[in-house]
Amino acid sequence: MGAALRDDNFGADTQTVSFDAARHAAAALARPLDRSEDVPIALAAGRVLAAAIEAPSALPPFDQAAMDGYAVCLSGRKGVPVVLPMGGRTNAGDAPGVLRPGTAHRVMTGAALPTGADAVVMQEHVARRGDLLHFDLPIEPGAHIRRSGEDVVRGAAVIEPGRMIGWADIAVLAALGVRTVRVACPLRIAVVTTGSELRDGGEPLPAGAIYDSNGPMLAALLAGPNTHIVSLSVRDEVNAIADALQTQAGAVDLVITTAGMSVGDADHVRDAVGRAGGRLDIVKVAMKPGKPLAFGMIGEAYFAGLPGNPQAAAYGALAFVRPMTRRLLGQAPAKRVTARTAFAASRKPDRTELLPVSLSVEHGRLTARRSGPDGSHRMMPMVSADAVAVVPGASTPLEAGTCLEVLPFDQPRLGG
Ligand SMILES: Nc1nc2c(c(=O)[nH]1)N[C@H]1C(S)=C(S)[C@@H](COP(=O)(O)OP(=O)(O)OC[C@H]3O[C@@H](n4cnc5c(N)ncnc54)[C@H](O)[C@@H]3O)O[C@H]1N2
Ligand code: MOO
Repeated sequence: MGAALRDDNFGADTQTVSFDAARHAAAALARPLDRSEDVPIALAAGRVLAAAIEAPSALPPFDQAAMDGYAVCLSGRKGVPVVLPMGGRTNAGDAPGVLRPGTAHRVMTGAALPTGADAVVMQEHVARRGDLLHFDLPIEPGAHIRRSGEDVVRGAAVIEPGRMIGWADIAVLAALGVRTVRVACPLRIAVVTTGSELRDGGEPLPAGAIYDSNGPMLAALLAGPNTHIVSLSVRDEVNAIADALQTQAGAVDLVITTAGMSVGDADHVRDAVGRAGGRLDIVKVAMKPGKPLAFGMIGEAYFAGLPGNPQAAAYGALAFVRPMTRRLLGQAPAKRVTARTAFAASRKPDRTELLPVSLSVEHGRLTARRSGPDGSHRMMPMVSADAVAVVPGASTPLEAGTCLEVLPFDQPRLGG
């Protein structure tokens, strides 16, 4: 008889690495792809900037009136109430006028400040009597003037490479007259589900077969402006899987498989990676769910082999594949999100547990509540969750009120 069988198969073994070590290894494996393209700014939202943008001009581009009112010249005098005649006008869009000494110059918000003016008075503080303007308040030098360059200095780096472009970035780019930006090319990803039991929706289901849910799930989890995803499904046959891996590895940047990772008779993905000429850097991770998880390279393509159970596949994608895709695109790692647990849980010293949680703000703090019963084959706990909580291994149970890292299902921007 060999070694005693363990029901969870999580005993110490030299191939198994810790969750944290596997995360580091996945991030270290991925190198930025450095493939970029120019896109019009209208299509740039959500793309990752590939080259720094230096401001071609200042913002505001010239000194401007910040209010509808009157530009005046105090020239060192105390800004006491005064009476001045009207002397000219500059509307927004006009070339700057000239303030004639001893007059007030009508200006509209956004108008170029007339030459010689050093303050703008809101029209609410001016009474117009005939041709004369009565200024009823002390006037502050520099009041209501937007200075050229106070928002953006010409030549300044306004957006750093690696940043995901958002609507605010597009506003600045548009204001600067920038029409196109250089962004990282979308990652080409192949999602290959393996399993002779799998059928696509709409196909008849013979006894024992199931519909493929991992394929559509991962395609949706990874979908976005920075990815082009192809999906295919392969039966549990080692050469068929190896062929698919080899073909896809020649065509995409990242090949992801699901299932066929464990110890069953029909689990062929690791062998297939070898037959496709690939290598695996990590073959098992001390985590639940998702222990039978591997990653490495097949030719020039990165490879991630996720387990078949839907929660194991999803959390493997959140914990390992998403950080890899960020790095391949040249992004910084996502900011760590933490939440206070509103639940207690048992745990084991030698593995990290990933638990689906719903997030809410309670008493001013992000709080994680357990979602659904145990079982990585279940999908409904993910439907009612917003994130997965990372529960580190320990010999003591997890207490309610513990602060834990959570991996949000939808990535918040948070500066990344
Ligand atoms: N004797 C052992 N059995 C198992 C172990 C173990 O350590 N010893 N580990 C268990 C764990 S944990 C997991 S996770 C699974 C992982 O197995 P595989 O990656 O080999 O996946 P399969 O066995 O092929 O499938 C598992 C499960 O998932 C369903 N599945 C697969 N693909 C899809 C898909 N595209 N859409 C929906 N559902 C899918 C599949 O039908 C199975 O029910 O192994 C345990 N067993
Ligand atoms: O732990 Mo497996 O990874 O349940 O699904």
